[in-house]
Amino acid sequence: MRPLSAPLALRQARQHLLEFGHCPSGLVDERLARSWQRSVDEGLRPTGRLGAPDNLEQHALWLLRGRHQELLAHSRPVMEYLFEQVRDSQSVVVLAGPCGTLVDTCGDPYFLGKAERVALTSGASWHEKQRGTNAIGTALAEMAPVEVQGAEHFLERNGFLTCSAAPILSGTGQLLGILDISSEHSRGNPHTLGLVSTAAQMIENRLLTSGGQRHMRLHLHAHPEGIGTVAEGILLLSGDGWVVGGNRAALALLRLSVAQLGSVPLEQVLDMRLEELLSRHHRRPDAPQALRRHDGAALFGLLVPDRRTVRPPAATPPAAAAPHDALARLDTGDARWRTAAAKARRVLDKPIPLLIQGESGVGKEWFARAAHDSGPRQDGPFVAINCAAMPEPLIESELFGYRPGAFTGGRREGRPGLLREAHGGTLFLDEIGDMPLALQTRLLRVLQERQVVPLGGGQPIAVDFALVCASNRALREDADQGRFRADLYYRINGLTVELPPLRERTDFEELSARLLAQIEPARPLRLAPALLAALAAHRWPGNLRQCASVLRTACAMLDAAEDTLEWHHLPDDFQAELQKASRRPPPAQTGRPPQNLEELSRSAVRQALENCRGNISQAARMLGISRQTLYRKMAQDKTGPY
Ligand SMILES: Nc1ncnc2c1ncn2[C@@H]1O[C@H](COP(=O)(O)OP(=O)(O)OP(=O)(O)O)[C@@H](O)[C@H]1O
Repeated sequence: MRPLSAPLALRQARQHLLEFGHCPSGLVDERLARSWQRSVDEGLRPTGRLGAPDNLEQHALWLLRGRHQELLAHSRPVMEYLFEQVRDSQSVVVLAGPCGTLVDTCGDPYFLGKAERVALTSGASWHEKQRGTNAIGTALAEMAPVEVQGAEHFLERNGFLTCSAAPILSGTGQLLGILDISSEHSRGNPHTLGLVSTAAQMIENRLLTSGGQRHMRLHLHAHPEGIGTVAEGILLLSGDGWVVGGNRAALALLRLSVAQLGSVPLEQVLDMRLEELLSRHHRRPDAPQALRRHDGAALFGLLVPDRRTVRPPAATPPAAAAPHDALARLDTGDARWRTAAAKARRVLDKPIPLLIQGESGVGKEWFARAAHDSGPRQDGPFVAINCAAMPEPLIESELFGYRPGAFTGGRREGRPGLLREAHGGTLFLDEIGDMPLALQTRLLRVLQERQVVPLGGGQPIAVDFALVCASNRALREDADQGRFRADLYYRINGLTVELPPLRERTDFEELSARLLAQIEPARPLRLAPALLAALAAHRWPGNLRQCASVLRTACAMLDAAEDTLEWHHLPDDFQAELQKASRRPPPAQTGRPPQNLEELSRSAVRQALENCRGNISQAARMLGISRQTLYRKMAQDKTGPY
């Protein structure tokens, strides 16, 4: 936190704060004063003991890391690079999620041990509410790079640290995480804050240019040589020429604010329309173009169009041979699922809306996304809206957008709305059955007329998107009983596909193997046959979502040397659920011949599995029964030796 607070001023300010409850002005940096004030207002005491350790449990941390997977993947190489720069200074490089909880650390093992004693370890929260003034929590509160040195930390126990942290923002200004370097106070270096800020920028740029980003990009700099460096501006443009995102450098170069993103067409910031930019790009794709800002300032820009924009209009249609598309990659062999995918494939290049029905957690959203990635609009945006999760007053403005000043509390510049953001791609309306009736009427009009009128009026704007809806309710019944507009039901139901619940799928073995590979891509894992059988026979009320979550927890329980998931790796409550579901008879005793038909059958199953080394399909063939029947039999005998 600059300017550096003199020790005496610091002591005086802190004493005053603790005695009178507020920080005197002029003694310390304003950000520090604000942060100390917040810490006091939270009821924290500088010398007080922290409450019980509040680190996330392993499962919750696992889930959190899963949610921030993309950020983690792009941050890790940068963190390792950063650590190389500070290797000799007893430091740890830390990544926190947007709530201040640490999700990754990289550092000097000796200092890591020391840092762990003050909870600089994955799963711990460094939000100011928990730990008072500290670089991570304060950068989060101030949304700006921050350095906190020694005694500037609110809690005295953290006074041996000097920490520098910078926020990592998305292309639309959302906080994605905080990058931090923490060192022993005595080893602090005046350049660390600059280093962390640059590294945070590198991560932001990686995220903007990674494969997940579907917009056109305009890379900008005041000099052509600056394009491609960490200092370049990156602007995201929608297919119809609106500025929809950008890094901080781009916003600064073009004098735009985050609030303007999504509501400014390109020609309002540069002296050129998108069409001209594109045609120049086609002539010289790799050469930066000379541009002018509206005030006349010179800039250079290199356009990176999405494939959709550069593809010639009459592109050759995808081969009709055996599908190798995104839907095929999700296919693990269940016949009903495969039929649903095959049907969906037939309408992907036609203006026929797809309605996906199925219980909660069967994978409707994944199916929808894969359908989008398998169709001709795969390079356009996939905009998913959960109609049940969005507060009713927000749905309308979020969907349809609004004009500047359309309502109090809206953004001054207005907003294009999600329907327009889906232009050129796919609009996925999840839980459409929960959309309020009044909005159903407006949506129906958009679907009929293929144009949107933003709130507050103005010219209708043409939109073109593929429509995919999903619901776990019987929509037909809702329509019959007036809970859902019948005309909207017929409009969205061009083709209905029903995804089977997990308990009715016949591909549990392959599906669970796929889930394990997704959870631990670098580590070949398997389920012990008895456990596999029990899981395959389970009813799975939460379907694939529940199964993925159980396996994720079980994987977290594995030791590094283990590669097989067993009963004891399962969460306790789920073990109890399984036990209850399958009240199994006592296992057959070994060493004596089978005494009755049931024991005979059990012993045949064990023998077949042993002979086939646990391969379910082979064993089922050998026994002449279906795999489902074999799973059921195995589940009844899950303590068996296989
Ligand atoms: N084909 C698949 N392969 C592997 N995992 C999958 C697949 N489909 C879904 N999943 C897993 O199941 C979870 C739930 O999927 P998804 O969100 O698509 O379900 P849903 O049916 O849309 O749920 P809801 O009705 O509650 O919105 C995913 O997060 C993922 O872990």
